[in-house]
Amino acid sequence: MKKFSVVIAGGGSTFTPGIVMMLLDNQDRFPLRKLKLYDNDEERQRILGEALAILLKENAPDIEFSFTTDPEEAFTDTDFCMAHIRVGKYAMREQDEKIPLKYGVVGQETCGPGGIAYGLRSITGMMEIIDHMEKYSPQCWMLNYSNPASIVAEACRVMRPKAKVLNICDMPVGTLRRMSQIIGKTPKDLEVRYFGLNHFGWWTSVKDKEGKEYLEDIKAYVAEHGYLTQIEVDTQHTDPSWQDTHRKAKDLLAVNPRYLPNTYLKYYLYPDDVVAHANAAYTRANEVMDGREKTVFDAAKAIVAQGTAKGGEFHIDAHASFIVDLARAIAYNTHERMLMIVENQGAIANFPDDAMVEVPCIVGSHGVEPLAQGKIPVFEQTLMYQQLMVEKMVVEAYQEGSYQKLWQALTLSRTIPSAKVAKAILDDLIEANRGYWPELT
Ligand SMILES: NC(=O)c1ccc[n+]([C@@H]2O[C@H](COP(=O)([O-])OP(=O)(O)OC[C@H]3O[C@@H](n4cnc5c(N)ncnc54)[C@H](O)[C@@H]3O)[C@@H](O)[C@H]2O)c1
Ligand SMILES: O=P(O)(O)OC[C@H]1O[C@H](O[C@H]2[C@H](O)[C@@H](O)[C@@H](O)O[C@@H]2CO)[C@H](O)[C@@H](O)[C@@H]1O
Ligand SMILES: [Mn+2]
Repeated sequence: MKKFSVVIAGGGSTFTPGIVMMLLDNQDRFPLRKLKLYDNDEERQRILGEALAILLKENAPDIEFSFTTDPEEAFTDTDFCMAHIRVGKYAMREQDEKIPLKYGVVGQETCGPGGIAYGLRSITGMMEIIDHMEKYSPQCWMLNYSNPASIVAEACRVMRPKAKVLNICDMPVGTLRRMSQIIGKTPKDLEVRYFGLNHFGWWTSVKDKEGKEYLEDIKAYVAEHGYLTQIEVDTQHTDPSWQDTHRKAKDLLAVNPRYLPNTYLKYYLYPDDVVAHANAAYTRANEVMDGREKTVFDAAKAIVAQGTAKGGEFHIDAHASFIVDLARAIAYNTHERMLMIVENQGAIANFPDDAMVEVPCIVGSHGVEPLAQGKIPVFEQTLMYQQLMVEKMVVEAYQEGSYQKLWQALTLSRTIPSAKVAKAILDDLIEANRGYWPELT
């Protein structure tokens, strides 16, 4: 069986140890000969790299492991790049979340003005690593879940249309775990129909392999409990803010009882509730800096100090398991059926062909084939179209260095009440993102 070479771009990510543990747990399905970490922050990555070197030496000594900040070393002789970079890291996520809240507007990682600010930073970082990949390993596939996936995907479509980049999100994967628990199934038992933009979509069908439809059963549960489940399926989501988000699905269903909602719709349909419940002094970025980031880096330091990963605190990140399914689909032409962020091209019949949409796809060695989802109702279509234009105008503003276009993109967002508020937030974000954003005139 062929063995693969993988580079993880964003090696200093809080998700890196969980993904590496998941890769080790799947060596029978996706064997590795080489695993490299690549990051542009040497010090941050080294902390995780040294711990993972011990873990791999003890558990998979045959895999050649290294970590580097040198793009040539990182991207030469690679079959897959698993990318999860965060340009500006948590310090900038905190700004993305707190600046809008100063104006009574949703402050969020990937949605609203925070997501737009993050998107303008991410485009530069993503184009950089795509160019490195194409220069040193032209046959390499990038499995990207660097956010904000919708703006990153649109930037890839416009700026690197030929690049072998697959954009993915694990929110639907996580929610499907919740749905399967609600109906007493496992996620692999279920086949869904879904349409939307990334972090802005709906399930229209959830069937088992015998063809039994569970949409109404799940709706009946969600109408009472949202996506909160008896047994928490996501170790990442025990924090109160995520519990609130899963509970809010109840209200999302109330306003559109036709389909099951993606949790992220709450930022667009109930922005007032989100702001009312927000703590502008302590946002999700703070929770993660005090939680996941601290836990992961403390665990790494402990492994290095003890000289062994045995009994260490690195855990498999279930959310990343679909990355192996995706890599296998490309490597072995498995025709796996997965939600991907792809160019519409008619998959949603009454939505623009050049929109980057999130729909079920068949994935094989050639790439991704979206499955037709038919026509969508006018409520969802109109909401999506407005959000699509925001995302497209952000990428255009990046390319043109246009202040005016970025102001219009913010004004168009459902999360911002007026052009006046949009401009105030924009001027603050420009200051905070000096050195990250292109010059705007
Ligand atoms: N698509 C999804 O559903 C999904 C799920 C979880 C996380 N994510 C995304 O994964 C990414 C990582 O999340 P995290 O919380 O671990 O972030 P993190 O800040 O802990 O790690 C990100 C790493 O990327 C590095 N980096 C930044 N710019 C870079 C560049 N230009 N080149 C190389 N490395 C660079 C940073 O130095 C840092 O080490 C984020 O974009 C996050 O939004 C996406
Ligand atoms: O607030 P964070 O940093 O914990 O999470 C932000 C990300 O949330 C989603 O990913 C979840 C995923 O939905 C869940 O199943 C589990 O795997 O944890 C992930 C991280 O919390 C979302 O899809 C990402 O785009 C966000 O970056
Ligand atoms: Mn996501």
